[in-house]
Amino acid sequence: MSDAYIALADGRVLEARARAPGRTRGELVFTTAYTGYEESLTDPSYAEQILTFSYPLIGNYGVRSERFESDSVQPRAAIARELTDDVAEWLADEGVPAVDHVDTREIVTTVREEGAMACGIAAGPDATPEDAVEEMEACKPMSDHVDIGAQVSVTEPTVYEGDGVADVALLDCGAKGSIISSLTERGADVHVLPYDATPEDVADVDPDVLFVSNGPGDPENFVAAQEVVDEFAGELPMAGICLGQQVITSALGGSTEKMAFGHRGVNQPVKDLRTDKVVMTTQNHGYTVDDTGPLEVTQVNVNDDTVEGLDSEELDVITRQYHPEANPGPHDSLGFFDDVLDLARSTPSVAAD
Ligand SMILES: NC(=O)CC[C@H](N)C(=O)O
Repeated sequence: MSDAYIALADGRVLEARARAPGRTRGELVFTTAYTGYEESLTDPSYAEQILTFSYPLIGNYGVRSERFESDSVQPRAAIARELTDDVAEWLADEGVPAVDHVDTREIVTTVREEGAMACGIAAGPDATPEDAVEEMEACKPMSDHVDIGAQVSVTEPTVYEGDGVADVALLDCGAKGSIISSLTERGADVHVLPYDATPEDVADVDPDVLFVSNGPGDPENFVAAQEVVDEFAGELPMAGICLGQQVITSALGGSTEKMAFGHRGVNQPVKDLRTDKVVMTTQNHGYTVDDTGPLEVTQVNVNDDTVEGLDSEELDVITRQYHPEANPGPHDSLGFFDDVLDLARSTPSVAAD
């Protein structure tokens, strides 16, 4: 007999096995990543989502906190064909429901055909299908989570020291730890600021570059971050990853749109239009830039032609839709962080102007 239920917005309820008990709801998405479950499950970009792993066995090399991208599990629940005891126990300890023994091929096919959708989960000895449906019906669309940044951002400025090579002001919209360490490893001092920092807070840091991080939810809801970008456009070099690309583009006069089911995985091919080279990238996003405003498209997704990289020599902006920090995933695009440091070093800082 089943002790877990997954309710989908299309009316179906799937039976599963409870691996970590609880009831919850979220936007149902899938990742095709076959490795990196520790990083994915701690990536703040997954807040308010239920993460399905298409790879059938998750947890086969244990759980090590040094691989974590933040200090808690971020998706609201996890679904896999088979979760090992290590992962199940970790998720149970964190209070995050997890289920397995379900046909994840069916879930992936459904999300591909019908799009990311509301989902409810009920798992544990007393769980009923009705509980899962009740959760699913209470699930809000992602864009209704207007203050999602508050769930994932630092509340106080925090400095991570490198070697004083450059000062980076990083707007923490839900930053992955490896984005910060990719900058400190290259010598930058990273001043992590809350997602709702003001232009004055940024000016106080006197940065060489403004960096807008990855993060969960709808980029149009990151209003304060867009105001900061708008304020410093043309004065301060800027860089962004994923949500950061979306926020910077919107603030500069472009726009974003929601994709049907997004890109989540570690083998998304990206072509650089200047060199014609293709690299494999890690991705985790459900929105995309549709109008690039004043920014030039430098990289595109080989599968669907969506915008992967934007530059502006005039405004000193470089952004990426994918995750060059590669945790998890291929290291092909780590050079992005060298480019960010070059940008920081090439231009006088705001206060020096
Ligand atoms: N990883 C991210 O930064 C995700 C950005 C945004 N929340 C999206 O889904 O598109």
